[in-house]
Amino acid sequence: MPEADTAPSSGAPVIIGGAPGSFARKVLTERHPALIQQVRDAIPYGPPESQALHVLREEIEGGAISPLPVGAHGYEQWNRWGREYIGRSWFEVPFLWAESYFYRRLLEAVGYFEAGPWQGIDPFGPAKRAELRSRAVEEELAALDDVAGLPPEARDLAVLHGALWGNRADLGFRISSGRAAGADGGSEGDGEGGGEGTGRVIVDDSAVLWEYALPPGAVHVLADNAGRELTADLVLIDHLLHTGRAATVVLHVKPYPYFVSDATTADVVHCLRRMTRAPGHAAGVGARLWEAMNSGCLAVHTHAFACAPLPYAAMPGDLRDDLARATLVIAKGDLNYRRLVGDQHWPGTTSFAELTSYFPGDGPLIALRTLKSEVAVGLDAAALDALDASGEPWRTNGTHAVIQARRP
Ligand SMILES: O=P(O)(O)OC[C@H]1O[C@](O)(CO)[C@@H](O)[C@@H]1O
Repeated sequence: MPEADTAPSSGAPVIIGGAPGSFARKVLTERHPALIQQVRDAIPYGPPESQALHVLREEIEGGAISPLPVGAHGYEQWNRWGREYIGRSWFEVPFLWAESYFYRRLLEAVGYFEAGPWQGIDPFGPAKRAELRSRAVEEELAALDDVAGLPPEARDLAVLHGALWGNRADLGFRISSGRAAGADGGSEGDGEGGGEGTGRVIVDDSAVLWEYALPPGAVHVLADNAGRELTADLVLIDHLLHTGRAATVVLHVKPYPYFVSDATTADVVHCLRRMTRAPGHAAGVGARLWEAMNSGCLAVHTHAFACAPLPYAAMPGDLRDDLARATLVIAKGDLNYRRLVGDQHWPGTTSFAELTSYFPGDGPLIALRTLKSEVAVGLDAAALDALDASGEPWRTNGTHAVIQARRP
């Protein structure tokens, strides 16, 4: 089945980038310019790349959306996806499309796809690597010594919550929440697996995960961020393999840099090297994962659709077939969540299971996500009222999380 060209969007209004006072507008007007600056500060690009970044910044701050240059990587596909949006203002198009296209344009500006000196150089690489060297990662790896000694149920909980709250370690999120990316370490500790401040799980379907994570499982993980989050995800993957819950794991990563810190194959390698060189138990976990990659028990998959500005409902047939082989799918992070349910203003009580009923496979689909954008579904009415009454920006400030399941 070929992928759909545009987002199927029935049911609720699509989130538009520029709605005055909205979270989305803040991302477009504050986070994206700050990201361009971060990239310029991190890498000494030459005049063509610096000038292209300058032009992109001017465009996103008030200009009309330009097409990719003719012949650019994915030119035809992006033109198709953007045929209703190119030429318009960044503030009047769907937020998911605008963010996604911004990252594609940023890679264009820095010559990522073009034959030449900057080809394949990840503009977010310095920030990702700084995070891997951070005190926070060092402490989280050291904490594996204690996790190893826990009784089985507590160990299950620790690795699951590590992966869940690891999602808060997203370098884009840190830019807008005013925290330095990576270098400071930044872990104040919340007893929930490494995040800033305290966090609260507002939907907890983790029992579904443990119910269906059974031998000989074929688990697929849709990865999110590199560095700290990926380290925690790899610990969870090792745990599933090592305890026999999974015979194989497929880790789906991005084929190229995307959404600041999203994991690519290179990031998996950096993470595994970091783990194998750590003291204590972490090195053993890293070595097991390394061996699992060698033996094929842990495989890394990439698909172009991972960087498409579309919901998973529009996924192409080959990806659908791949995911249909899973006995359990774990989707990490905020962006994957938006793409799973559709980036729309759903009432918070809309059923997660119904919105994701199209997702392939006979096993459960489990979203592990800290909330960093406006979409939230599957909440009970009383909980939703209480959250709204709290006056907190609970949908976007990263202090709330869900472990949300669609049962088979
Ligand atoms: O890394 P994650 O968890 O997918 O979060 C990415 C999120 O960050 C944002 O770019 C800004 O919060 C969201 O729009 C996006 O969904």
